[in-house]
Amino acid sequence: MSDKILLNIAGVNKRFGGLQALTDVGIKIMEGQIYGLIGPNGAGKTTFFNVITGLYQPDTGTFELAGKPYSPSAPHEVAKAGIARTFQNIRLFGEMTALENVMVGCHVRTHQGVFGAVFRHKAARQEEAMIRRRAQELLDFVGIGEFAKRTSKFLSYGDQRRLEIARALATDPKLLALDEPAAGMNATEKLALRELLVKIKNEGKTVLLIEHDVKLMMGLCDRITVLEYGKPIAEGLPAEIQQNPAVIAAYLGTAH
Ligand SMILES: Nc1ncnc2c1ncn2[C@@H]1O[C@H](COP(=O)(O)OP(=O)(O)OP(=O)(O)O)[C@@H](O)[C@H]1O
Repeated sequence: MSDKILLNIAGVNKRFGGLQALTDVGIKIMEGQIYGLIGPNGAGKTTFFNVITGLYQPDTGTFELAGKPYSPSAPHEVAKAGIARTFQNIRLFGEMTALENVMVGCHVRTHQGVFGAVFRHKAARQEEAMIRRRAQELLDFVGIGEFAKRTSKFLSYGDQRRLEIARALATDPKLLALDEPAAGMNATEKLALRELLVKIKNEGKTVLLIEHDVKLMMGLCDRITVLEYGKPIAEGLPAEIQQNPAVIAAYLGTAH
């Protein structure tokens, strides 16, 4: 882990009509960290995620990635800035193969435009071959290389989640943002996911994740922020978070 700040967000407020969904929320993630965002249902985790990744417009807030201000005004701008994300509900191109899904992610970073693709210039063909190789590498990396040609909707649930991560990695992001990657997974799949996230971290990537499985988060994250009713109530090492009276009260006060 380095001592460089990768993502620095401060003063985010977001209101939906009469509901103040986020109040002065900030986050500081160092390069190479696995950073967790937790909190009871309705705490504002997804809203904050959606703001960071350009899906919701914040009312206020400052946003910096790798020392440069970025504007979370639209998802494609955020992707260009270097943040890739997955969603709570799997969003793959179900009719495409696993390989094709990852190739779509790779295209975010390629140079040949529509003209090149249509006329199949030599450069475009070479780039296509390179993308294919890179996509296969990523499938191998997340552990589903053997299913490259399988239509993605026929993959198991856990493998679809892996495929989403491979597709996000294909954009070569500075930050990988995962929204509840373990949702719906059984214990074996969760264990495998944990191993994959450690592997991603060991490759030098920085990861931000929202997850309901607090036990998984405690064992995995370098630091954690806890939200309750749209406000940050604690930030720190997992061991500190676990002992924090406000966090314990927030969780005991809900169905968790
Ligand atoms: N598009 C929206 N319009 C209006 N209210 C919204 C919208 N999105 C979220 N909210 C409200 O904002 C609050 C925070 O919701 P959010 O989904 O961010 O919480 P969460 O911590 O992600 O919850 P969960 O763990 O259940 O996914 C909730 O009261 C929710 O009803």
